[in-house]
Amino acid sequence: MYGFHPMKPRFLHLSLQEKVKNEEEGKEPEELNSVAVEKAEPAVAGKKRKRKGKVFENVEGISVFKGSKSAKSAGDVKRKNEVDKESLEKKELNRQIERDAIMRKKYGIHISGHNAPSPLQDFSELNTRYFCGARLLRNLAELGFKEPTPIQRQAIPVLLSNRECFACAPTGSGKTLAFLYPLLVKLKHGMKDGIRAVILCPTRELSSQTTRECKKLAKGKKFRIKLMTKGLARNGDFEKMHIDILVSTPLRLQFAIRNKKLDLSRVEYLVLDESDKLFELGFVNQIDSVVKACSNPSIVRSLFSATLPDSVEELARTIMHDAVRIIVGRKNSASELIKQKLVFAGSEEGKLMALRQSFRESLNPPVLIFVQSKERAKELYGELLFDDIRVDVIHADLSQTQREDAVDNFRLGKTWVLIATDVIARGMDFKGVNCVINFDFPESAAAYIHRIGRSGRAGRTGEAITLYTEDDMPFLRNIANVMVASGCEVPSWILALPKLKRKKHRPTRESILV
Ligand SMILES: Nc1ncnc2c1ncn2[C@@H]1O[C@H](COP(=O)(O)OP(=O)(O)OP(=O)(O)O)[C@@H](O)[C@H]1O
Repeated sequence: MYGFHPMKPRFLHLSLQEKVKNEEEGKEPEELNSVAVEKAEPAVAGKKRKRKGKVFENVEGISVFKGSKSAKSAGDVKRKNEVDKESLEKKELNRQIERDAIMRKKYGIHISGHNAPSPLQDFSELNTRYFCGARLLRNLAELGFKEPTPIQRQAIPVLLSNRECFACAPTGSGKTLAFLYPLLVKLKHGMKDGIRAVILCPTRELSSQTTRECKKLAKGKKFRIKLMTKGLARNGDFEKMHIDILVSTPLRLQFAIRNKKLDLSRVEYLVLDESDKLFELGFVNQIDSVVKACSNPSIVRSLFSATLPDSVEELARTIMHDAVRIIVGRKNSASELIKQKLVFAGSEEGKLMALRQSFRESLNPPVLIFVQSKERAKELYGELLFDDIRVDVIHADLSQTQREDAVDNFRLGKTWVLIATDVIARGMDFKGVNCVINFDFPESAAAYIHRIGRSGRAGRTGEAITLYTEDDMPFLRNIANVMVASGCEVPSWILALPKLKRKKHRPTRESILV
């Protein structure tokens, strides 16, 4: 599918630093062996020199060799200095590796890939280590970001070192800044050189949110940051337009590449946000077009998501070279800040009753309710509209403006309860969503993780309630496992349910209308 990059013979020409780091990072046994053999060499050389030193000492007393003494000892001193320097460097490197390992452990960062740069201690290191400039640092401070989150600590230095990466970190843990910030540092300032960075997101809402975040981070810098709207994709005169950073959904970008001859050959950074979604069947063809169009050989690609199945990693490896893999916490797990609950509602009718009951007992807005389809979203909206709740709905049948309004009103607190399909399940950053209700059982563990991840963001706690019926029983264990992995209690009988082969769960459900 993708242009295959043959693997570089990575372990043939490694520097000492690389080798030692590889050892630290737990390479394959054969790789370790080769490193160990090479590492042993300086020690052996040291011994030889010692022996040689002894020989010289013995002959020093014999006058016939006196004439050559000063020349030999000068050479010796030089060699000794070199050995000392090398050993000092090695010691310092080992100390640094130790410090990195301690820090990674502290923040739950797991990495693989050779010679990954040290994690950030704090944002000020962006200046001392990467000369990122005062303006961008000031923007961070103005946005209230005091400390980097774990994914930012590791992914920012990786990308600033021009290394490709795939990164998996919990929902709401600051992945957006982790890919936006290095991109802004690297591009330095606006130019009229064509598009230099592309960010792909699976939905329009997320593209729009990412564009906004990017503009906030780049405040005061003269970057041209553009969101690929439908109008722009259809009518944009890209040859005349100056764009540094383009944010788009894959379909719109593919359309512009094909029909408007959009030139992406100068793109230096390509980010695939929610990458596992983008590698799903519906998108993969579009992603392929974009990846091919971004033909700059020195492009740095990065993949970010809260869920990264092995299959996606394998596929991603075919388009990436020498990538660093960063996992924060446990791979494919829900945020530990969310209190999760499973509630048996018996039947479809029972679900509506359970929902009304829970709203009567306590409604703590903002609340997000996820359903399986746009038809069901409309139905549930019809039901709740006449209850005394400020409710709204968002799904793919609404116009762009209606979708934007629904998101804005929810953000502003005008809407208390937003009913949604999975169109806003990924990436959307609503501040302080108190509760996510899965009115319809999610179609997969990944869908569950992303849906409930609209709550419990940026260090805040949240709650998630998942309603289930008899129809959902076979899929219960899958979700229960995610809950257990993130520290929630689940009745043991659920965990003892038979294991199902992974497949999507979209049962035909009875109408919500009563
Ligand atoms: N260093 C930081 N300190 C405090 N807050 C931060 C920091 N970085 C990001 N945030 C805030 O955390 C929230 C979540 O960030 P973001 O949307 O990037 O999460 P995410 O990891 O991409 O989540 P998702 O997987 O759902 O897409 C945002 O409101 C963002 O402004």
